[in-house]
Amino acid sequence: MTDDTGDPAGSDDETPVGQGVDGGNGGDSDADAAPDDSEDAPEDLSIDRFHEALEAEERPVATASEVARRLGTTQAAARDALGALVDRGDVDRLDVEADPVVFYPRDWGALASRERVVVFPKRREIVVDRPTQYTRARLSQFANLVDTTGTEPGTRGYLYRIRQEDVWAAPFDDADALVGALRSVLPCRYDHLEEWVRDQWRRAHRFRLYTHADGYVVLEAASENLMGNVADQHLDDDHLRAPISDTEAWVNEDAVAAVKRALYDAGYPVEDDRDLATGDPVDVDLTTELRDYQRAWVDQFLDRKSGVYVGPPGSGKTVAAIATIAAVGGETLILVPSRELADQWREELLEHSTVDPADIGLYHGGTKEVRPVTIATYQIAGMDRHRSLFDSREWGLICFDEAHHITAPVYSRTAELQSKHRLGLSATPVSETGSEEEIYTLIGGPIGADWDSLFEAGFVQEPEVEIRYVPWRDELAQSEYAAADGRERRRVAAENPAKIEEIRYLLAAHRDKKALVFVEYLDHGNAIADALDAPFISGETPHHERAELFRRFRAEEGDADGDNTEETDGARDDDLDVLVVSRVGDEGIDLPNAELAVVASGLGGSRRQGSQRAGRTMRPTGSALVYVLATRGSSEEEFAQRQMRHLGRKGVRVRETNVAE
Ligand SMILES: Nc1ncnc2c1ncn2[C@@H]1O[C@H](COP(=O)(O)OP(=O)(O)OP(=O)(O)O)[C@@H](O)[C@H]1O
Repeated sequence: MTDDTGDPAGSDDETPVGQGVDGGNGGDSDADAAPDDSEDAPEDLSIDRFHEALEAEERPVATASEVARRLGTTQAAARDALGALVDRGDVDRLDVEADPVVFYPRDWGALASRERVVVFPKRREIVVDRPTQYTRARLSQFANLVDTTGTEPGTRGYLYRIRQEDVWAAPFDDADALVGALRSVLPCRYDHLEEWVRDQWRRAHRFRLYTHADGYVVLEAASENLMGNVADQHLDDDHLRAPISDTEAWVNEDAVAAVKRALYDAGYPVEDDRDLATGDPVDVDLTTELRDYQRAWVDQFLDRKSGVYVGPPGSGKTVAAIATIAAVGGETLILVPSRELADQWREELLEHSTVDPADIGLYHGGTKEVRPVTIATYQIAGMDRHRSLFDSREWGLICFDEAHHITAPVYSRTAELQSKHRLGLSATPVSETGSEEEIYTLIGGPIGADWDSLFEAGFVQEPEVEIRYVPWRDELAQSEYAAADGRERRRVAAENPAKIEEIRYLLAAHRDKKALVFVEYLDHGNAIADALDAPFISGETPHHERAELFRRFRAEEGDADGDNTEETDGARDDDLDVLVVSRVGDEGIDLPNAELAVVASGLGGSRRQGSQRAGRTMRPTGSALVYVLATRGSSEEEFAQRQMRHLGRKGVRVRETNVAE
């Protein structure tokens, strides 16, 4: 059995192999390459010295006289030395029409125009500079994007890692097709890596659940040995009722989820080929045309009968889910984290399908309707009193919106719902609570996790995220921070009064944009709302008031016909351009016209929140900007960086700026 817990950091004795040359940027010789008197024999010119000379010139190319000046030698000697480097293959020369020949390191030539793929086979890591869209789409099928470096689009390096679960979930028909895809992006063949990939692939196809002609569930192992040594070791009488043959066993209907989880943990994800209930029929047809990638998601789901659509906010998961409801054609239970989202789901269902409004039921604190398509909150669904929700109808599909929000009681119900089609939606595959395995074993594997290609296809605007480090307003505030500790300390940093000035500045700089200002603390929210003369939505704001404020924020400016730019002083509609929002506004509220988000406090939160907040503005309309304010010299700096690194891994561009004192 291949153990796969290897921490890549451990194996750094490995040298990269690839088609690019590592740009040696020296660093150990003279710090500055200004002319000096050292009588370096020019023929000793090393590629590192040449790099230093270029750096000193602040240009990517240099003439022989410039190099000579930097090295303190004659032009002829420099030319000879450069000639030697050209002969060695380190440097290229370009004859520019009007005289001087320029020189540049050879690997830069490749770097400037082509992607460069460097593979660390033992760590199973792949670093790609300037990847093409093809490479990114390919890699996203079997590797995990761990990090992106560089802040400008042209200089981005992408770090991918192939984890076992990536291979398990790779969307290919067989191992040859997967290895073919791997070879199509790597510069050469890596036998060990391919072997490991094949081994992982095999593991994911060793156990299968299927429905016997007589209706019961069977676990089938690829060999007697696996049944005897793996299944029997990890499963017990609660899981399996009786053996059927050396490679097959009769599974306890209630234990389907537990069997999948136990074997997943043992490193053998189970293929689920059972016939699933389609439930009582419901009449829903899609009225919106799907985009290609949405159709691919739905097809993949229908093929697997379960799975999680993973895409950035605004990428059309809800619409793809409605298409899935229509395709499965059975009564559907939709679970969502909040009442606002329940209302929003209802509207989207009506907008994108032919569903009869009378067939949609809402089930939450306010109303308790169970209809052919029922939308309930996780909170209610998790309560014992409302257990009947799950079996009061023959559901064919259970849809988990914001799947990372599923609560423990709902998880345990989900384990009982293994006979239904199960669809999750998530903008955040990374879970801090370690529930990734749960999501994938109880609901299903990820479908469509490639964010970059969505950004590039233009369906989701790539936000520019900027962390702005704000200084303390005065020494008093700073010493208050130094004297406080724990939570109080965090609060003092969060409420740094200088942030209010910064928010004013940012809003003024983007006067034409609809803006959301996020805060963590009520006092802070009130202070900012007062200063900006904007409404503040917190947990204390009644539902109807919230809905009204969101409506006004969504309203288009000056709704009348056309571009009447005339000032009508005071006669403007009641639409809002700025909303201050506490944590309640954090979750999937549909504010598609938010073009600017300022995260004023709340940097102690989870990575999830970081991406949700950026997600708020990742909508297909307008240009989206996210500013995160962090008090300089406080723990917020680190939090901000950590959250944004998470976004960086998702391919989102992050910039950092110091606000002047
Ligand atoms: N195929 C499509 N054609 C036209 N519009 C679409 C399509 N798919 C989605 N949209 C629109 O794009 C917007 C975002 O879609 P949707 O709400 O499905 O995204 P989402 O991924 O569920 O977002 P969130 O994660 O915030 O819930 C909506 O206004 C929706 O109407």
